[in-house]
Amino acid sequence: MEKASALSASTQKATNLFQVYLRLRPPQNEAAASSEPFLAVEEPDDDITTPRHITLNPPNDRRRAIEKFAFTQVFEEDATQLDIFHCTGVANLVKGVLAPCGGDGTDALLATLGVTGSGKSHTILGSKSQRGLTQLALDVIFRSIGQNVVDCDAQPVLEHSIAASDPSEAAIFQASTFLDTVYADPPPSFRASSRAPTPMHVGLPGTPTSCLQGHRQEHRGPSGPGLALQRSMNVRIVSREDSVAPSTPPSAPGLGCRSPSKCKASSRGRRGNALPRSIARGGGQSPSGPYHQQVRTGHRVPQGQQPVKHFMAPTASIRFKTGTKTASQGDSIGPGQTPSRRLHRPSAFPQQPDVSALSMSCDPSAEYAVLVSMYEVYNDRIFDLLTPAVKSATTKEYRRRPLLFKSTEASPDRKVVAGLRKVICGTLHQALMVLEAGLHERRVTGTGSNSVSSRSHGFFCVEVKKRTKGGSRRHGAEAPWSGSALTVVDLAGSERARDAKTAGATLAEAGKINESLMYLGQCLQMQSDAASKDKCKLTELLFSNCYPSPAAYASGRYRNPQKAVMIVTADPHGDFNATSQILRYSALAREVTVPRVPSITQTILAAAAAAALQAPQPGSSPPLASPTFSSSRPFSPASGPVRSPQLLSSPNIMRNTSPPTISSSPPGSGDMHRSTMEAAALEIARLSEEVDYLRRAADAERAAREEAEAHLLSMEDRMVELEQAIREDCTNEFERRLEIEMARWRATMQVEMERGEEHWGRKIEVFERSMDVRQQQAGGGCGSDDGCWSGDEDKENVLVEDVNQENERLRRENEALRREVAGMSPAKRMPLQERGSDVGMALRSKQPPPPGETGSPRPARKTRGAAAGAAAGEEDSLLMRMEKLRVSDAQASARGTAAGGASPKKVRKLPAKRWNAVDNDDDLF
Ligand SMILES: Nc1ncnc2c1ncn2[C@@H]1O[C@H](COP(=O)(O)OP(=O)(O)OP(=O)(O)O)[C@@H](O)[C@H]1O
Repeated sequence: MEKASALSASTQKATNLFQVYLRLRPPQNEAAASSEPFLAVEEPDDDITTPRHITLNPPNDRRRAIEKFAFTQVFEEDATQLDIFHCTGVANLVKGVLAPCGGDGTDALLATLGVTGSGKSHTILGSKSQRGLTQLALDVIFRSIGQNVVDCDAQPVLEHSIAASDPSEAAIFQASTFLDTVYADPPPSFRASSRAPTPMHVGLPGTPTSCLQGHRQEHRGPSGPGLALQRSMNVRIVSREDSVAPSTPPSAPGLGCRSPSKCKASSRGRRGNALPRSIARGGGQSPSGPYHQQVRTGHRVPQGQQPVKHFMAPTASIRFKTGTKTASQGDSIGPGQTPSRRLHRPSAFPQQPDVSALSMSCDPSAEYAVLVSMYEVYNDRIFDLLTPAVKSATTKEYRRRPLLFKSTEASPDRKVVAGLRKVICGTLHQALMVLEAGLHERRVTGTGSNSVSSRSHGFFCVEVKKRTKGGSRRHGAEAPWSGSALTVVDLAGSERARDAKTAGATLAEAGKINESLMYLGQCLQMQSDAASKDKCKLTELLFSNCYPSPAAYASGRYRNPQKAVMIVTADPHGDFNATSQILRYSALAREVTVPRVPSITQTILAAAAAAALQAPQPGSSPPLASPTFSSSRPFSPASGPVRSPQLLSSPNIMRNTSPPTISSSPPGSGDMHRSTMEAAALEIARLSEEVDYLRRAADAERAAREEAEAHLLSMEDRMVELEQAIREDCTNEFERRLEIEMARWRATMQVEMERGEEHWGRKIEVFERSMDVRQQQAGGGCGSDDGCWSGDEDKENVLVEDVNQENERLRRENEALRREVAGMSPAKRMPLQERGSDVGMALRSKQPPPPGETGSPRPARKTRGAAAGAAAGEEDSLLMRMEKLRVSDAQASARGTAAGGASPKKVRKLPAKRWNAVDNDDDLF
């Protein structure tokens, strides 16, 4: 193999935002322990004491390139949690956050990255018996702050001042209040112990192993079959799985647990509840091999007995939350049901490793408040882990509202996750309880690669706020809160669909996880390129505040750049392809060495040379020199060197592409046979290398296709979610508008009804009054004075009205008659005049004589001519006709009354007395 050029510290970028450490995990089981690891730690150089380089050897295909990676430090399989804590400088991160020398402090980020099942959660969150870096960091924080921590229980006003100073529009709670809503008190017999974020090894039912014994102790010795065997015996058996209260502590006699309930409920609920799909269905080959299959499926359970349920089987609440996955299993919770959210209070947390000896100093002039918040990035959206899901009005499902990562009014210069729930913790125990509650909400599921695989990127934030003590006394006002935060990130693991045996929603999740990790890898490789950070939510969250924004400079609110530590975890016996991909993303430097592979040509030529040496012939050419291929140059069908797209994609690559130097001599001119053989051999070699090239290209294409398919699936899933959200919004909007319209309609209806009632009220009133009038008319009197008065008045009104109408009618008749009279010829008038002369005379005789005249008509009047006589006659005739009409009208009304067809009004309207009175009225005419 060609000598690899050395990786030196100078190859690291000066501008690295992250210190990148590599931790190798011990083999999971005996089979893994006996296999050849594909990762080898390089011995450290003389001048440094810790290993920094690792070599990636392709396991099967020895013609693949050998890659070498450089990290800040490499931790071997036997490294303990405490080793990692000390050597990765977590204590320094905490110190920066506490800012013992004053000032705002420095934000810190501690993250784990790796293939699924490689030990990220184990490193950062610990196990049932071992604390992770998060718990250790929290311990150091609370120890260092000591008495300077504020007591919000004693001074509730502090809660308001902290809330007022928070720039992220957060909902701030005291720990005691928050924990009371989350945890139920355990029954007296219940003794839940600490959580177990990563699953312990699970053994067979009946194996007499104590929970506590079952935990693998941290070891420093080399790993090997013996260790693996010992580990495989470390089992944790649980009879029931659900750690969600209320539930009685399960009894598991004979299972060997000192406290079965401890085993059950102490585990990290969510992580301890998912089950591989195949296993949940009661079958399927466990990818971890027959050992795990036996364990998980309970094959050794005697027939007729219920197999002991795996403690990672989904709980009711988990099934509900991961509805997509479990829907196919037909046992998801119905939409109407409410998952119980009350957890059992863990009674104890792991105490190891102990960091009591380590304590940072804090700012003695300051008082501190510690705020804990948790969220996850799932399918590129941010969800609060401390805020309960709310029931959707339309789908009746419990859903969380995604939060935004944005600049707020109070934080224009840097982005924050807005609207989180934050809990003020006064003690380490409270902070651990909050952590426990948040982890319970995190999305995990069982895959072929990890039975409790994180399906989201988990963020755990510890904000350390501080302010000068007694500020109010000195300045008359409260000193403002400032501070920094330590963010611990447990990234979801990358996985290959084929290995993880995922499908449907879980595959889509994996696609999204892989995609976000790919972007993260790009950002890690281009650490100084601020522009590349906005590719996805994860990179935004991790990198946005690494670079001070122009707004921060402008406002003068410049903060120290965040310090970041990335711990890459890798399983040397795990998935080669996924691991190499992660190492390429994360390593500080990388070197690729193309191995020399003895080709067919070489083999043939070597054989020919050997034969020539053994049997030299006189006159023949000198024997062929031994071929010295200094490099097996990758073949390109066109020309020039082969460049694998995968290899070229990394800017950190340091490739050995030196051209080959083939120093073999041409075959002897006289030996045609050898020449032909050589030509054939060269052709075979060329073809073989071409095949190699094509195989690599096909591999790359396949990987790209898988990635694209996963991306497509995740997009489809996103679309479905979006569609659902939009439908929900539309329905809500529709319901809101409908409600408004209904309210408007009801108001209008009310008004109309009131109007109608009023109208009918009036009608009834009129009707009643008219009925009263009639009754009074019929009765001819009344009992009371008032009644008589109003009755008389009504009667009078009616009569006046009737008379007016009658007058009107008569006027019209009169007019008609006048017109008739005016239109008559003198010939026609005569008979009428004659006929009515007597009546006319009688009427005229009633009129008073003109002044100065006697009662008898003077003879002079008679002689005034025919015109005057005719006029008088006409008048008489008119009067007669009117009299006739009056009579006929009276007869008609009498007839109408007799027949019952005339209105009672008319009967009443034409009393003879009134008519007679009108008769004498000259004005009527
Ligand atoms: N260094 C270690 N020592 C002992 N056990 C380990 C170690 N690292 C991992 N394990 C065990 O391996 C299993 C898987 O580890 P873990 O859950 O931490 O993986 P992960 O990388 O977080 O996976 P995922 O990304 O799928 O969540 C767990 O049972 C864990 O206890």
